Amino acid sequence: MKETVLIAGLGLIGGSLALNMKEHDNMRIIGYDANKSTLEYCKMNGITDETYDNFAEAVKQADICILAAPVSVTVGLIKELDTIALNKDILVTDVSSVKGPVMDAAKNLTNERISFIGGHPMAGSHKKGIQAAKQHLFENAIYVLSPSNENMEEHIAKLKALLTPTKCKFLILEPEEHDEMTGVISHFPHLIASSLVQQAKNWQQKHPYIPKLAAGGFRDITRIASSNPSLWKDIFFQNKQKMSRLLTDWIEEMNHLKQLIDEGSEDEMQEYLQLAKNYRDGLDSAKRGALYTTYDIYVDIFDQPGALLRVIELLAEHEISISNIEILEIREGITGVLRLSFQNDNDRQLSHAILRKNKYDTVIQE
Ligand SMILES: NC(=O)c1ccc[n+]([C@@H]2O[C@H](COP(=O)([O-])OP(=O)(O)OC[C@H]3O[C@@H](n4cnc5c(N)ncnc54)[C@H](O)[C@@H]3O)[C@@H](O)[C@H]2O)c1
Ligand SMILES: O=C(O)C(=O)C[C@]1(C(=O)O)C=C[C@@H](O)C=C1
Repeated sequence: MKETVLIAGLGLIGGSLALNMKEHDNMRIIGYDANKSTLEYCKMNGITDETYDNFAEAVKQADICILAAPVSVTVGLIKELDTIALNKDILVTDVSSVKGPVMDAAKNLTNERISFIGGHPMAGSHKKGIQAAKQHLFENAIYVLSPSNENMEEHIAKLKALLTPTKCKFLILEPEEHDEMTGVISHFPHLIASSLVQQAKNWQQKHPYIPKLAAGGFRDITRIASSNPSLWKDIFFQNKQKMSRLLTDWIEEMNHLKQLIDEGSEDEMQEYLQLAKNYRDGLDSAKRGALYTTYDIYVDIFDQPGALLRVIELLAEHEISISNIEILEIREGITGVLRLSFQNDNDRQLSHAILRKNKYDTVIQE
């Protein structure tokens, strides 16, 4: 019999998950969203089999429910869930960037028909809404799971099987450690990106040419300042304590840097920059670690129409499949660097040889 999966909140993340759910043959996908045009879009594009504008009605149909609305809305939906008369068991998960308040709400659930496992895919974008949804969004990304109590192995296995089409890598974390880590590596950087943009905007009053000088560096570090303000305001306040602590750390760190500058401590500054560089350069291999086994090559390309396509075509001609492509740096009219990932070393070595033969500068990096 077909199982029914409900996705509540069909934006960037919910929509991307819905596209993955379609890979299951035996799954009916239903959607709930507060935005009528989103529901219409899902219907028109066959993303969901059925849509609902009433959460309770939709939940009653579902065997599995993925809550993918903004964090505070998800907390509200978990509370509402407990008031709904269910006539079958339901496995509920979420995708929220903050886990503490979600798991607190889940622990207060009284309906024994509900099993809750918190979830958070560590992949996304600064874009929002169903139109930004992408099936491949989660490929190779870490997907954090936080079971709401012990002895949930069977439910965890079911959830992992459901998410198999995303090609993500699972990691079980406690909510507290999750929120501290994502605070450091995701939430706080979003705040800093916005503050850098505000700083540039303030200085623009004195120097109107500032935006014209914004080159690769400023654009790289501030891309995420283009994220959805209401979603991120919500994340910051749902993770308020960690954010406040990180702000205190950051202010201290900036005071230290100010002191180095004011006192002309060039050696110390160089060491500071070197240590940061070492850590940053090691991030990709640390990320791969035991969870990731990808085989990468780096290819220099020129920024001209069709440059990326030519590389892909060359490898496709030899039936080599690329598991991931990332444009690491590119400036208009100048060379850029592509990182191509493969499933195995054989494909990587072959690609390296083919591209070299075709006069591409490529480097293999472990
Ligand atoms: N954006 C990212 O990079 C990212 C990555 C991982 C996880 N997340 C988490 O995923 C969740 C959704 O984020 P997103 O980026 O998909 O946002 P989004 O704005 O693209 O989508 C949110 C969706 O929720 C719907 N919604 C809002 N209020 C609702 C309500 N009261 N009832 C029903 N639906 C409602 C909106 O209409 C929209 O379709 C958030 O909890 C966020 O923390 C986001
Ligand atoms: O790539 C981006 O734009 C993101 O912001 C993705 C990102 C992040 O890396 O901070 C954002 C929020 C999440 O909960 C997980 C991932």
